[in-house]
Amino acid sequence: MATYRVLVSDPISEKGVDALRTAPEIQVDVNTGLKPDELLAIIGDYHGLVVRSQTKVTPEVFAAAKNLKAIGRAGVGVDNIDRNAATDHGVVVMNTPSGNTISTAEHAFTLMLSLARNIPQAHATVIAGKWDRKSFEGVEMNGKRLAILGMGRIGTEFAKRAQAFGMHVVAYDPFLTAARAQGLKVELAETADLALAGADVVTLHIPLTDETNHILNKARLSSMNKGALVVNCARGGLVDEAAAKELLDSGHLAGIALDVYEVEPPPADHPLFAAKKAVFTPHLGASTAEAQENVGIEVAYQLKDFLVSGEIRNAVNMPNLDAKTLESVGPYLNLATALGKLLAKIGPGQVDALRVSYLGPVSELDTQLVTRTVLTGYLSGAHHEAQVNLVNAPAVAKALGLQITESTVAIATNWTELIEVSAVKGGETFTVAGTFFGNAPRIVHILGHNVETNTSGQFLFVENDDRPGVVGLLGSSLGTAGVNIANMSLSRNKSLSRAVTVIEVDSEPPVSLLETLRATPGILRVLSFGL
Ligand SMILES: NC(=O)c1ccc[n+]([C@@H]2O[C@H](COP(=O)([O-])OP(=O)(O)OC[C@H]3O[C@@H](n4cnc5c(N)ncnc54)[C@H](O)[C@@H]3O)[C@@H](O)[C@H]2O)c1
Ligand SMILES: O=C(O)CC[C@@H](O)C(=O)O
Repeated sequence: MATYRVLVSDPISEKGVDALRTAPEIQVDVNTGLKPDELLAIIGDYHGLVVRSQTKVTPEVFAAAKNLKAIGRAGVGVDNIDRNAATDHGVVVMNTPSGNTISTAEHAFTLMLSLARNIPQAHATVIAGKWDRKSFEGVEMNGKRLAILGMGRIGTEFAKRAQAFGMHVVAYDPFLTAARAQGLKVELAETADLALAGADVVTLHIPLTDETNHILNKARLSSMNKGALVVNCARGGLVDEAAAKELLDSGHLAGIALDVYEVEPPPADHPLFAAKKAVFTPHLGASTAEAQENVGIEVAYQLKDFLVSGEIRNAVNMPNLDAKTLESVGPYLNLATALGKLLAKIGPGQVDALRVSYLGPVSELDTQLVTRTVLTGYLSGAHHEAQVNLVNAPAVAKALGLQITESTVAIATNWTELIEVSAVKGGETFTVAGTFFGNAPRIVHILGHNVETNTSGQFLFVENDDRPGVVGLLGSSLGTAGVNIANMSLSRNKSLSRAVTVIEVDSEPPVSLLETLRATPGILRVLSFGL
């Protein structure tokens, strides 16, 4: 019986679809070429969505996608998916970053060589019955200065091929270190401007963002050598097409090769199509049998593993949680959820900040993920309207103005290890903490009291003046109401003359009992909640 429905809305390899179909928990529908309103009409039925670049996953789609948990992008660029909307709606977005690297590097390299040797133009004349050996004199790539913007996966592969062709490679990438540049035998440019000045060829391998939009603008293109060639197999919008046209017309640029366009598909009368020395392909970088099989299979397994077992690989809007990490942090995540929920139940409302401290061996884990889990527990425990999950918890907290801080201490003094969660409000701190007894997670501290209780179940929390008779009253009242006590933890704070009782009960106490207890002199606070 399928539990999750997955829509494949762009063509992916048959092997990818088959990989999804092998999971009995998943029902797959392949429905490609949907118009935006057709997608809106059906997306509410699906828990998973698989796309390439054609499907535009807009905020409207997310608003209609009430059951959507994850989107798998069979490819690298996720610019067809509104990431902010995905995060706000708690939807994990995963891509398949490496499956099409080689194919795309090879395509970009092919574009460069075709451009240098006028391959498409020469081909057209031969098949038109002409034998023109004069019009198509090319240029060698050997010895030319090549600027690569973006030395990630594809840029690096391009560089290796260019070196084999005897090109001098200058690379700019904000994350390229001098040591790595040296290892790759490329000249490291400190800025894009420095990489481009005096270059004979430029190739782009960067994502399209607000910052990189029109990164190849008129000034940078003009700083290249006269006769320079431009290759873009990354994303349209990186090249200012109007500026490129101007510089091609003036003769400063010799040629341009594009696989991607500011608008896709580009209009038939695109101004650059008139350029004499140019090569255009319709976004074919990843279109090889190998790349499509790689990304199709990868995306299928990633989506399946997420839906069925909660593993998160290659997510672009949250930390990853692979099977190994899931195994090591799993028990801590349960404790973290309980602590977050508990603090939301017993702490004050409208707090300014949440502090999570990890003491002992737990401090060596991927605490980022555990903190997200605490926050998710806290926000869901506080009954926020938004459906809070690991993906959107930080965004929900930010919108609420709730500050999150995290600290780690290698050695815990009173416990082997401890997770402490504190809510801070107006300078006052409200803390709960938990640890493990063997493999069992336990809550060991509540608002200044040392207790010992379970992390899940139904609880009655009572704060009272420290005087005789209260425990007896609680026991007899619960007994009379037919509520069985599973566990009871008492803690007194002598200096405050206060006591706290945490009772784990087998069923929810009736409201009338809670009201009676609240009206009892000496009983200061009574809360009933589930964790
Ligand atoms: N044409 C196609 O079919 C096709 C196929 C695959 C990928 N792509 C596109 O190629 C691009 C690169 O893919 P990748 O797998 O190499 O990604 P990647 O993440 O491995 O590399 C991108 C690199 O760009 C760098 N970068 C970011 N901003 C920069 C800036 N302002 N200047 C210089 N460098 C900057 C990053 O630091 C990173 O190293 C992406 O936009 C992707 O969508 C296109
Ligand atoms: O799906 C495609 O063919 C395009 C993929 C490519 O643009 C990517 O970013 O991975």
